[in-house]
Amino acid sequence: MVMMTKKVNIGGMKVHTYKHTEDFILESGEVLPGFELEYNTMGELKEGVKIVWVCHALTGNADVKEWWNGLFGKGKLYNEKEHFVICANVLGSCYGSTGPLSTNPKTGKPYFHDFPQVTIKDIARSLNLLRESLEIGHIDTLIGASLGGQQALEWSIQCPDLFENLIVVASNAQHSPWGIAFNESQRLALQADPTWYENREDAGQNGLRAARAIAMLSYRHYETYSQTQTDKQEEQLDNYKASSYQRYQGDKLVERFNAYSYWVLSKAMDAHHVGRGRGGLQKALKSIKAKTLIIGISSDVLFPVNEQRLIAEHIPSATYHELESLYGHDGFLVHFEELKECIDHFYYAAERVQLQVG
Ligand SMILES: CC(=O)SCCNC(=O)CCNC(=O)[C@H](O)C(C)(C)COP(=O)(O)OP(=O)(O)OC[C@H]1O[C@@H](n2cnc3c(N)ncnc32)[C@H](O)[C@@H]1OP(=O)(O)O
Ligand SMILES: N[C@@H](CCO)C(=O)O
Repeated sequence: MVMMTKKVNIGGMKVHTYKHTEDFILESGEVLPGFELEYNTMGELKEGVKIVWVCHALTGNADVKEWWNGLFGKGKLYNEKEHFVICANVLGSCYGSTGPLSTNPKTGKPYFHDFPQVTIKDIARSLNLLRESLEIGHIDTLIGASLGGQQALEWSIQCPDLFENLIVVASNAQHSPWGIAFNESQRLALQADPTWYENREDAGQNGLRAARAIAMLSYRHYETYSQTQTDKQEEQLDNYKASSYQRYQGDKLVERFNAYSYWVLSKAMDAHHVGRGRGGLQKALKSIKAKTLIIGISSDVLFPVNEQRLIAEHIPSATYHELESLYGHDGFLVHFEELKECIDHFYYAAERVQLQVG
């Protein structure tokens, strides 16, 4: 087993790097001459602990204790006493794994715009290579939301015998025309920034700012804005709260992300279709063997609940839970108590079935 620990981060997760030194042939036919995945772990990989693998969302990262702190950490649903938790920064992203700002071995310079298209299938295959390198033969729970849920679904189809439980939150089996339209609008914002075409690390920052502002409309809801961004003064003619909120959220993403990775991962999201090359979506979902919990968020306009119901309908051993929320898609980042409750219930029900069968 090769587990190279580089450091322990502020939240206490260990940070490691997996190096894949062979050519990695992508779904597009293009070849990545090797890649690295930076991944974080919590707990010890030892006998008796349950392995929980987390797949992160679009601009997320491997530090689950940071963005899912209500579910992961000391005394939480997933804790270091009972679990070994692992999450890898995805291929194409900008938090340590190989992405557009990594050096292209062919040129000795960053890939920038030459970074090849990666798909969710490629990302899942790269995660599986990391898994093999760690000699992990069985995973108790695979969990992901949004783009993370897309990876989790895809991986459970690629490796149906690997996972005991699968938990997919606010995601889909095929990215919708609506979702693609949102992503394309955001990419148009990147392209409208003249610096986007320059090969430099900070290219497209203004475009990225606008892209995030557009994205926020799909991550929140009319009600979220009404409740938090309504101005008090009737005579106001400009400088609305909602405007400054949009700008602030754009600035915040620019500080922690880059336009190239945003482009690459939004394209990966668009191309997500578990049925591709497998005789269709229903057939693909049917092949999932894990006990599955699908969670939808009632106000999610980006991954609406009908998409969640569709997934649950076609996975043989799936249950569906709908989380009541006015928050919208990003509800998966705030409703920890409700998430914990329905996940707990899911495990409890699965155990009871096991006992009855046994
Ligand atoms: C799964 C993933 O991978 S997620 C992607 C990675 N994301 C992250 O790492 C961060 C995760 N966190 C988040 O996305 C969000 O903070 C959430 C969804 C968890 C919670 O959001 P909320 O706290 O409800 O509010 P939201 O983030 O929308 O806005 C709060 C921020 O906007 C600021 N703000 C609110 N209203 C305004 C306004 N009118 N004008 C300017 N700023 C404003 C607040 O001061 C606050 O600033 P801060 O973030 O610097 O503290
Ligand atoms: N807030 C999430 C939304 C997409 O799931 C992110 O930035 O990744």
